[in-house]
Amino acid sequence: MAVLSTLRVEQLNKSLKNLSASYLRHRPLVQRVLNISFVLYVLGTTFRGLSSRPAKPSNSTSKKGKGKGKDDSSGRPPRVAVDALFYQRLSRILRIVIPGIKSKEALLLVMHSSLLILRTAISLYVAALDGKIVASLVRAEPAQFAFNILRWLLVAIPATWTNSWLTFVQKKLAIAYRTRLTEVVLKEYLGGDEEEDKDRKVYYQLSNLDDRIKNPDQMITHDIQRFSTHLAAIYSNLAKPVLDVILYNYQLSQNVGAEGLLVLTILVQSTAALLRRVTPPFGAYAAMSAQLAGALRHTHSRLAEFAEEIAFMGGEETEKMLVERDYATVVLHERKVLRRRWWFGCAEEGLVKWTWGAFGLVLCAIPVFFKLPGMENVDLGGRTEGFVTNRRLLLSSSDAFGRVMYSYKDLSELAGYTARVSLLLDTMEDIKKGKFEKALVSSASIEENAKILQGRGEVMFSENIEFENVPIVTPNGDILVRSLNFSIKHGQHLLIVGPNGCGKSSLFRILGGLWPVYGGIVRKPPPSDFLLIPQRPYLSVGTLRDQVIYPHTKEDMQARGITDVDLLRILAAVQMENVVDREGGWDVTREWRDALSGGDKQKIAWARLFYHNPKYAILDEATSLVPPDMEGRMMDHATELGITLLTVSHRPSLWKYHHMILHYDGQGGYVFTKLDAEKRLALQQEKQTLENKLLDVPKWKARLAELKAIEAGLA
Ligand SMILES: Nc1ncnc2c1ncn2[C@@H]1O[C@H](COP(=O)(O)OP(=O)(O)OP(=O)(O)O)[C@@H](O)[C@H]1O
Repeated sequence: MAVLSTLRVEQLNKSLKNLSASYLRHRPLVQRVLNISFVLYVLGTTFRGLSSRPAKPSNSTSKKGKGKGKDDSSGRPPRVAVDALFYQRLSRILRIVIPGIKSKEALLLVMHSSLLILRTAISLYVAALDGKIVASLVRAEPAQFAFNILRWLLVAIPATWTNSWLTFVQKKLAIAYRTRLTEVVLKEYLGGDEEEDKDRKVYYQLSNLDDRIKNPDQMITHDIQRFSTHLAAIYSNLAKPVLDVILYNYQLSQNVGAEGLLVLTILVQSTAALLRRVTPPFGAYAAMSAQLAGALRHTHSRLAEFAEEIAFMGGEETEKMLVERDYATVVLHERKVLRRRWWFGCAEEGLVKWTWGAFGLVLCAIPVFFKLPGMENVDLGGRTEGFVTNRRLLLSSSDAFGRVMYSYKDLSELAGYTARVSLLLDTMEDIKKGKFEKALVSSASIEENAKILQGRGEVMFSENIEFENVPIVTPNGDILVRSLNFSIKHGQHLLIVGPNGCGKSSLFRILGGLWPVYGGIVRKPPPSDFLLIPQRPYLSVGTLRDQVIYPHTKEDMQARGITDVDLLRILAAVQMENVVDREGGWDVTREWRDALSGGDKQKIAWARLFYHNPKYAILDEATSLVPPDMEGRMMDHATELGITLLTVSHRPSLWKYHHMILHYDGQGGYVFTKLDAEKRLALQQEKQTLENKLLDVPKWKARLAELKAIEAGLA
């Protein structure tokens, strides 16, 4: 029995020896397989880690928002996660910011990549040199030590040069991305150079006809800038660490054996997976931060814009409450993010720096305690050199791996900004196609109204204006007039009257191409043939001349053969020629909104009308602040210039300048007829006289009762 068991042990020993001998024989192959598997594994896990993060329920919006990245009804930011949708959005934006392989951005990326590789190569060299320096110290070789220090100083030159260049190129990339994106967005937002772009008013429709974007100004300035900075950084935060992990670990496996590395990788990856599971949704937080900051800025800009009105009404308390409410929301969110960042930072550092550090030290000790096959016996100096080099490689590698982990956080934030930029691009694209999303009034769901809202009318070009069965519908689906029919010829001035909110200005918005036509046929000249003078005219940033010729430039004006003397004549037509001397000449720049009175602003707007001399003028209470004699003079001058007037005004004094009248009743009905000003005025006067008389009736009745009482007393 004992002999049998001894035989078995011997057999086992023999087969173990054979196995070990065969392993040693094939070890170089095993090492190679392990190294290749490691590279594939790093690339694979990085790719998987970055590409398949499911959205947490708290980050995702309603089904309605799915795929498009819209705000949902609760006002939460668009769905944000590092998922397929993010990559889809990102690849679309990448095509904008890197338009081709020969573009400046592609060149900068190549430069950036080369510098990143150079930096890793330098780090590898420094790791080996560090080991050599310590070894020469341990061996007490002063000449060798001095020589190594010289090499150290020499390598510092390309090392510092590379780092500065990396920062420089990365910042340049961020600016280049931002410029590309801003160009594209502005082209969509304010129109491009092509003729078809000219009549698109995306900037108007974005804020008036659509609810998706509350503050486009913030998106175009702040969010695009943040996106570009993150995108430029993500490349070095991701590509470089991945490359580093591969190169450092390859070098390490040469020094300590691929087997140890395999064990280390398993430990690191399993703990990293654990950390990933508990990572808070930083992308959604970034998107929410941007949205809340935008809302706060919007409240402040409203306060600045309406400062005078608020000051007169003493609305400071209310405004303060609004600002404080928005600020509190921002702070609440930032505090929540800060708390989550705090504990996540602790967990991250504890794991990445300390736990993985301990694993690494054990790995570095392997060649010290065990003789690895194929490795020569080394002295104390050699062992120290190996340990120092391996430790440096390991530190660099764990730092690189840590950065791959951190880059997930960066990537989440990038996903947040990508969602914001995509939302802007998507919404503008929809608007160009005439697709709007706006909360509708309840009456919009009534079957008959819904049918009108789904329809689209035709717009045809004509010198005259004709509306054929055109409904007037507000952007939130309120139907003001079901079917409007009227026509005027060029030269026939039209007066539009009716109660407040009946749709007088809305008609102009359709004429100007700002609102969609939901049905029927609109025949009209192009928007460039119309010029609008509202009650509070717009005054631009620029010189006094710019106010009169807006939106022309001085060069446009000169190209039309118009001089400052002609402009002065135009100003004389509105009795404003003194303003040039008063303000200090044509080239003086002021905040004209504050420098001119309400009436002067209206007169400048009329001067602008005379300068441009369009086919049609839309006058929306445009003379409400000027004296009646001036009003008549301006109307006459416009008629002399051949401008057809489309006027909204409550002043009967203006009737005599118009040929036709469109009278809304405020209940969805209207009358379109010839305007006989004299007859209308006579009727108006008679009506007024009767109304005045009716006011006296109660007094007469009381007197009659008094007289009757006196009479009864006398009897
Ligand atoms: N951007 C918008 N989004 C939603 N509704 C709008 C928008 N602009 C105007 N409206 C609505 O359309 C309706 C008609 O407005 P419109 O400006 O045409 O009135 P109006 O007849 O000119 O009145 P007023 O004499 O008071 O200026 C109003 O109820 C207004 O609230």
